Amino acid sequence: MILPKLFEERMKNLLKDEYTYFLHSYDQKHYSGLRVNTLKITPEEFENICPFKITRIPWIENGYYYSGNEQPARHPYYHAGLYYIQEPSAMTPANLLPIEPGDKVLDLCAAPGGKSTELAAKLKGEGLLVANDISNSRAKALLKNIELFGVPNAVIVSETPAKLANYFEGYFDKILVDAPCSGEGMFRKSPSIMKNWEQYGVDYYNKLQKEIILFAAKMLRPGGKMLYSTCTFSPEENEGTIKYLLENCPEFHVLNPIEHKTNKEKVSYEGFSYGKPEWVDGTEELKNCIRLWPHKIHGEGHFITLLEKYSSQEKDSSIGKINHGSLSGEADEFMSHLNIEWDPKQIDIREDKLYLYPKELPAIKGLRIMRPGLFLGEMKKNRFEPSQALASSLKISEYNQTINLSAEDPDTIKYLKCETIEVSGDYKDGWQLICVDGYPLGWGKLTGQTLKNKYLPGWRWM
Ligand SMILES: C[S@@+](CC[C@H](N)C(=O)[O-])C[C@H]1O[C@@H](n2cnc3c(N)ncnc32)[C@H](O)[C@@H]1O
Repeated sequence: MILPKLFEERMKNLLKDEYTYFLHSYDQKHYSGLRVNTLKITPEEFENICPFKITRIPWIENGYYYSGNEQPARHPYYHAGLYYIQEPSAMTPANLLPIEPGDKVLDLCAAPGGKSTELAAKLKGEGLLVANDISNSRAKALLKNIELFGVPNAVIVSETPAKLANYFEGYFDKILVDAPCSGEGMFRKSPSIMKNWEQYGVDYYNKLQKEIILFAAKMLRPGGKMLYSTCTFSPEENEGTIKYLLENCPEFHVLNPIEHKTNKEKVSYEGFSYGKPEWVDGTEELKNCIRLWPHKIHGEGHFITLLEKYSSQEKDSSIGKINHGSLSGEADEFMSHLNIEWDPKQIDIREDKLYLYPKELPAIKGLRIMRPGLFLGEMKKNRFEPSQALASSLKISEYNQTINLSAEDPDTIKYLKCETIEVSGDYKDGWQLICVDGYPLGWGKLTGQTLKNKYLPGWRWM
């Protein structure tokens, strides 16, 4: 692989004797990974039904390598939201941010949602995830992935960090800042990034990172934890940004994320490296940062830092609630088939659309919101149409009219292609939840033997 000359010189200066090993890693293939969605299935259950060959990623409990010849994105289980295709090192930031169910979590640079989907899985449906990306077009991909994963308690926002900080000062328990960066760690996987690196360089991104991390710091509650990550090697964007934060916000300190990890039994951190304070003339505590190098692990380059904000007096973080509506009769009838009890106070109707808000939802009026909670469905010509997002968020046992197909059944692909299906069997007319091997894919409306396909056209199998 031909690398930019300036990049080679910089890395040689930094790595010295190690440089040859580093360079050699560019002659090797990159690793492909997938991460199991533990909101829907356990890793053990997935291993039992997985149709392609996978091997465990040593440091990620629910992460697997698959061979580059496989196409896991072209399997019905992908459309059932059972896994996310993600580069193995990129799984690490969300894995090392210690999330507890019930936490209020912000993913500030979230699109397309690789890390948000894992943060949501760790919340187990309890608490709140605010997933934000400044780019509206990228936030649309984020929305799709959150919905495909079946996340019930996420709010999707597309705002600047500055504006969010005005709303959420001291609010979040945990924050992930997966910062925009020069992407040096991804040259092997996506060589086109080298052009971007040559065009913008390290300083452009470093300026952005310094701005973003200070706004993030403002939104963390005292005692809360924040994880900063990049997929680049440059000291300026990594230890340098953290040094800048520590100088400007002395209430922060750097933690060793591996020491703060619970349930470490199933994982191994062999090949992980630590931060280099000497590269930025920084303090000893930068040694707690984590560096992933492609010549030391089976994954690409990454940088990870876990930070804690010293707790002072606990702040009252209840910053207002939105007013809630109540259900209409038609929607009520549909809901009677659901075996779930929702608090009616969490249900809101806006312009014929029904949402289930997270319990913890703060006042967000005025922000550019892509999704204020779980979109349940909408009234169309006095009829209630359940949403794709609702189907994705359900377990098969949570709706009492289901048609369960197998992954091999040709009707499964026909369904994912939005075609009408003829069914045989004893099913009731009305809304049916269509599943593959017990995992929901979407809705269909049955009249007699004919199933009108209600799979979301934008998600259609191509
Ligand atoms: C490394 S990517 C995030 C990847 C994502 N966390 C994931 O795992 O799928 C960085 C993101 O930061 C966003 N971004 C760029 N400038 C930003 C800014 N000033 N504030 C917030 N986000 C920004 C980009 O749109 C991009 O989606």
